[in-house]
Amino acid sequence: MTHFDLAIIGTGSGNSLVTPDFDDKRVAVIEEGLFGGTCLNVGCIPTKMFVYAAEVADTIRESGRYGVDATLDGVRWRDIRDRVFGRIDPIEAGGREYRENGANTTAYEGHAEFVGPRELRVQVGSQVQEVTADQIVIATGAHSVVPEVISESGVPFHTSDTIMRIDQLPSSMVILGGGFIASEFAHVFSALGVQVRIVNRSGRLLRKEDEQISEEFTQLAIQQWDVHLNATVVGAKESDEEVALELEAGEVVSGEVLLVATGREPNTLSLGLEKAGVATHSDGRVRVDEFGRTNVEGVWSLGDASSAYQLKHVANHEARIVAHNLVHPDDLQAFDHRFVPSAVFTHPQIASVGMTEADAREAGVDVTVKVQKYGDTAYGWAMEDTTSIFKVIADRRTKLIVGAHVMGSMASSLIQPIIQAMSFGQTAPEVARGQYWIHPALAEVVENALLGLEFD
Ligand SMILES: Cc1cc2nc3c(=O)[nH]c(=O)nc-3n(C[C@H](O)[C@H](O)[C@H](O)COP(=O)(O)OP(=O)(O)OC[C@H]3O[C@@H](n4cnc5c(N)ncnc54)[C@H](O)[C@@H]3O)c2cc1C
Ligand SMILES: NC(=O)c1ccc[n+]([C@@H]2O[C@H](COP(=O)([O-])OP(=O)(O)OC[C@H]3O[C@@H](n4cnc5c(N)ncnc54)[C@H](O)[C@@H]3O)[C@@H](O)[C@H]2O)c1
Repeated sequence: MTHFDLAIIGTGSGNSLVTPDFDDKRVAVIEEGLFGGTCLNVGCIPTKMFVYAAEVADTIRESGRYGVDATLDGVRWRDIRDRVFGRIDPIEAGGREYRENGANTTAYEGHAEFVGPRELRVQVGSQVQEVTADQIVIATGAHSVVPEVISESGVPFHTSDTIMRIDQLPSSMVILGGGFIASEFAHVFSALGVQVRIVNRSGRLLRKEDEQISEEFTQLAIQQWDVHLNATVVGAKESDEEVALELEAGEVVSGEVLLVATGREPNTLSLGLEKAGVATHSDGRVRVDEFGRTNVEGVWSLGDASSAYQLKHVANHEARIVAHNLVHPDDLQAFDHRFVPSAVFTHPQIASVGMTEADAREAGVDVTVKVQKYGDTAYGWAMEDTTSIFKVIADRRTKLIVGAHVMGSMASSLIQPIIQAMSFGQTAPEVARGQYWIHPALAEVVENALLGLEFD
């Protein structure tokens, strides 16, 4: 049994808890998979590197509308893939080595589970190591959920963990799901020349977004991909080197490859939480208070394992707060989940922060809304844009912005002044007229959206 000041389970955002405050302390870092976790290895970073390549391909295809004739001669999938992982894999290896050789860290490369409140059992290869610690942080992330109709059918399938490493592009791909992961990979693979067929259980893609955004995005998706909505899968078969999904309505949707993107669940089931007495929500997330504390003294949690938001910037924020709280028990800081933004790097890009219009109305906000078309600004003319919108929602009474929802080029960057305004309590007129907006930059879309809000 080895005792530590701190034991961290999971090296995603958990890895950043080893701050200089622990320089003269002993820290156990436990990881059963890849060092750096989901975002680095199989999440945000590789996906966006693929998205960038997809956007280059789309730019070439669409260049004719600007009078520039170009043709896409081909897509070298293995080169695209190897550019991505040629950068990422060495970072993973470096992170592992750094923890293995750290002056104050001991790396355990195996699966951890609790055997008592601050006591862990780590299976490293065939050996079991016992670890105790004054404080333990559960930063175990989440994993893809695969519906039984697929997992029990025996058909081959990919999840986001494996699809980016395939050796060759398939001619066609069926994507099950209509959320973040489905929408991003539909964009990547279709831009690279794969015929994409989406099978989605609900009637709209990205249905948690503002209704207008979700509706308009779904319409654009139908123009780009073969989209099956309100589709329940009742069976799956493999035939003629294709995977075929049988839908309740009798239709069959087939493709060379199946990608399952039906949500992610926290990695808490095989953690022995019951042995430590750590409480969870009904969806499996560890229960934490606003400081990241579980109900068991000295046990903390952060990121996808416990958060209501499965987003890297949230996991990182929570890690910064927990890192502080671990060493400042008398000066605890609280998580700030007031204005959590997100972006979906699909085509067109989507970004959002705050309440949807429906949420705001339901919450009794005296709503004023402006939907600014990119196409009605100078940069939008340059882009020949006809579909992109920047929707901003404010409270007529306080003039504070309560939400923004964007669909179009650079949405994830354009939305940032709104996140800033909401975070610092600036009113819409202050943001619109209290600063210069560079002319004729795309940011004028934001300025015009704010100026279009009507206040009494
Ligand atoms: C395809 C994809 C794309 C994404 N894109 C974005 C994006 O663009 N922007 C964004 O904000 N978010 C994105 N996300 C979400 C983001 O990746 C996660 O929210 C974030 O990585 C969660 O970080 P974490 O530290 O909580 O968990 P993770 O990074 O998942 O780390 C948890 C670690 O714990 C390890 N572990 C689990 N259980 C145990 C155990 N019992 N013992 C030992 N080790 C264990 C795991 O192996 C893992 O390495 C994406 C996710 C996916 C899947
Ligand atoms: N750009 C980003 O920030 C980014 C990118 C990818 C993933 N993520 C994070 O990862 C999370 C997981 O992504 P995701 O796309 O897997 O989940 P999601 O929650 O975004 O979407 C899940 C989709 O699967 C469908 N679904 C669920 N169960 C189903 C079933 N049994 N049969 C058919 N369809 C089913 C849902 O209707 C929904 O369309 C996201 O919610 C997000 O927080 C973030």
